[in-house]
Amino acid sequence: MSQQPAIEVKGLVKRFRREILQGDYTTWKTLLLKPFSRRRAKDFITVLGGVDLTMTPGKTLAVIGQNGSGKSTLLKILAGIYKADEGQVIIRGRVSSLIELGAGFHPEFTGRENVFLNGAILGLTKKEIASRFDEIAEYSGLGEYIDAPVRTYSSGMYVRLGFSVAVNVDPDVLLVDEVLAVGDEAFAHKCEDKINQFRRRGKTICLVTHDLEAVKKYADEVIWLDGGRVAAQGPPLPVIDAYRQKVAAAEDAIRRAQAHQPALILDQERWGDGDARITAWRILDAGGAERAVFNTGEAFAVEMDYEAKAPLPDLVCGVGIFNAQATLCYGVNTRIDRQVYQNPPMQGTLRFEAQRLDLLQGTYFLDIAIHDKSGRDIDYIRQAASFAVRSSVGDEGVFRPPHAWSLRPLGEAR
Ligand SMILES: Nc1ncnc2c1ncn2[C@@H]1O[C@H](COP(=O)(O)OP(=O)(O)OP(=O)(O)O)[C@@H](O)[C@H]1O
Repeated sequence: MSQQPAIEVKGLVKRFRREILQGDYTTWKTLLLKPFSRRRAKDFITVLGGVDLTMTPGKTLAVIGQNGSGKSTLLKILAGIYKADEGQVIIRGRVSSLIELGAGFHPEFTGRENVFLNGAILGLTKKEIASRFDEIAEYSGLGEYIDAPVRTYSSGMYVRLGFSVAVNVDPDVLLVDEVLAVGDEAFAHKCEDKINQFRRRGKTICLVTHDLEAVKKYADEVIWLDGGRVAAQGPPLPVIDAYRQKVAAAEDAIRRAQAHQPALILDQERWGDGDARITAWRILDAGGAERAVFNTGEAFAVEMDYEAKAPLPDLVCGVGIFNAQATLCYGVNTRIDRQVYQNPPMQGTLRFEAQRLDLLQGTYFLDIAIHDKSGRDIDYIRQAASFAVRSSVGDEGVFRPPHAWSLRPLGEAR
C-alpha cells in the first residue's frame, strides 16, 4: 500500500478583512454610519483562492511566489495559526513550525518556563519536554539566560530559543518560513545544518522562501503561488524557470512604462550641434519586440530614428552601456567598426545589433549618439534608456565570456 500524504490540502480559501480606509470613509456621515452598516463582500480580500496540495512524507516542498501571493498565510494555516474559511487540511503527524519564532512566548516567564509552555503547545508531555530540555537549552546557546524572563532577551536570543524548541521536539513535519534569512550568519548555518539533518532523517519539510538558490538546493518539489492560486507545481527547475519568466515579464512591463522618452531627457543629459536629432529610440529583442529585461546571453538590438536639418556629408553612430556604478561596460561606434555612412538619408533608422548580450545580472544604462567622422557630436543622449539583465547563474563581475572547464592528467596533451 502506498504511503499516505503527510499533508493534504483541498480547496483552501482564506479571506482577510481589508484594513485600509476605502473611498467611502471620506465623509463624516459615512464614518458615523459605518459602524451600523453591514460588512459587504468587498470588505474582504481573498488571499488564498482555492489551493490544493499534497505533501509526500520525507520530501521537501518549497512554496515560492511574489510578495503578497499568500505563501505565509498558507504556512500559517498548516501550522494551525490561522483558520481557513473554506476547504480541508489533513495533517498526519506532529507539526512544528519555524514561523514567527518565539511568537508564543510569554514575556514574564523565563526561557526555561517558556520551553515547557511551548513544548506543551506543540503536543509534548511534561516528561517528554523534561527529557529534551538540556538539548534545547544547549542548542539555543543562551547559557544562564535560560533562567531570565524572556522580556529581557534581545531579538536574536528570542529567535534562537524559538528555533531550538521548534527543531528539538522531534516533529514529523517541519514548516519553515524564511528563517534562513533571520539572525546572524552563524545562526543561518545552524538552521541549514538542522534542515539538512531533518531531510536525512526522512522528515517532511515545507519551506517558504524568496531564495531560489536555497529552493534548488533543498526542494524535491516546488509550488508557485500567484495571487493566492497555484500557478505551477512540479520539480524545482521548470517551476522556478516559469516563475522567473513571469517576474521578468512583469518587471519588463514596468521598466518599459518608465523608459526615458525624448521629451523627458534633461538638457544636461543631451548635447550636440543639432545638425540632426535622434527623434526616437528603442531596445529590441531577437524577435523585434521592445524589451527592458534580458537574460544573459540573449540577442539585443538598439534602434535610433534620426532627422537631419540639412544634408550630412557623413554619419557615425555609437552606443555605450554603463552599469549602475557608472562604469562603461561596453562602448562602440560605427567608425571603430570601420563603417561611416556617406551622404545618409535626411531621415533614417540606425540599428546596433549584438548577437549575444553577455553582461551579468544588474541594471544598465544606455548612451546613444550620432557624430560626424571627425568626432564632432551631432546629438549625444546620456542614459537614453535603462535595461536589466537577469541571470540564473551565480557568476560574478560584469560580463560572462562563453567558456568551458576541463581537467586532464598532468602532462597529457589537450
Ligand atoms: N492578518 C492579516 N490581516 C489582513 N491581511 C493580511 C493578514 N495577513 C496577511 N494579509 C494579506 O494577505 C496577503 C498575503 O500575505 P502573505 O503574508 O501570505 O503573502 P506572502 O506571499 O507570504 O508575502 P511575502 O513574500 O511578502 O512574505 C497580503 O496582501 C497581506 O497584506
